[in-house]
Amino acid sequence: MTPETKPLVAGNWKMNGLRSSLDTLKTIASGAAALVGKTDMLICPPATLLREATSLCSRTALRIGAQDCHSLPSGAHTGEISAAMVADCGATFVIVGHSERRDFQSETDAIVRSKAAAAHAARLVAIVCIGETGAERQSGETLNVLKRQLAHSVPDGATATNTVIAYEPVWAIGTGLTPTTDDIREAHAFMRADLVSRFPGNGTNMRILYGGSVKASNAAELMAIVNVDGALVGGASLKADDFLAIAGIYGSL
Ligand SMILES: O=C(CO)COP(=O)(O)O
Repeated sequence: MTPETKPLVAGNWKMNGLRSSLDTLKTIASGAAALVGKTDMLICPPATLLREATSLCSRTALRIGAQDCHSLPSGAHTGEISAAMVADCGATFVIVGHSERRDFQSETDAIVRSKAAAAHAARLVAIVCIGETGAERQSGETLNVLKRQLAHSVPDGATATNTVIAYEPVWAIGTGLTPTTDDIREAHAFMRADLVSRFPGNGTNMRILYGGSVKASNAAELMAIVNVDGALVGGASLKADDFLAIAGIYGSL
């Protein structure tokens, strides 16, 4: 079984986590051992914890990723972190284009695409986030938004190995709301068809995660949807028990 045909359950800690949170990471890493071969597991802690996290997890099945990277390899960009720096920490994944960055840091599709390309150049797996706002859903624009974001945020060099798509409806993040099963099925089928047509040979196996209010209570229903290849989990990844419960459900299906 190739890595990309297994589900990926990823946790995005966002701007949460001090060194004391490394205990949570240790617990998650211990739990990951039971899911080897069933589901891949990833935690993306804040940049301040990256190096310690990769050291702690080096002999475990838990992978570590960053939450963002700059598009350039180095230079006069105070406060920024390059993809090469992320890789140098021992991390293997990086999230790019999260809706919070698109919103608060005004990141465009072009910026997101260049960050994903930088991640690829540094041999990192890029998790490219896309998703419609509540207003876009209300006006029936969801699939058009996904088409545009896929076309302009995913670089040409994307493969099933170096890229993961994360569909996160903006209005579902941190709200307890999720789209209906039918709406998620429609969105994921649409993204799959788009990826297959643009990336023949890779689009079929490129993982498409669902994110937005994923919890242990809805994980089974979400994972049962065709073309949902895992989850990007925010709030519920901050507690080891909650995250392990979600990963256990994905690993059992
Ligand atoms: O934004 C998210 C993950 O990147 C989802 O966050 P929640 O799981 O807290 O809704």
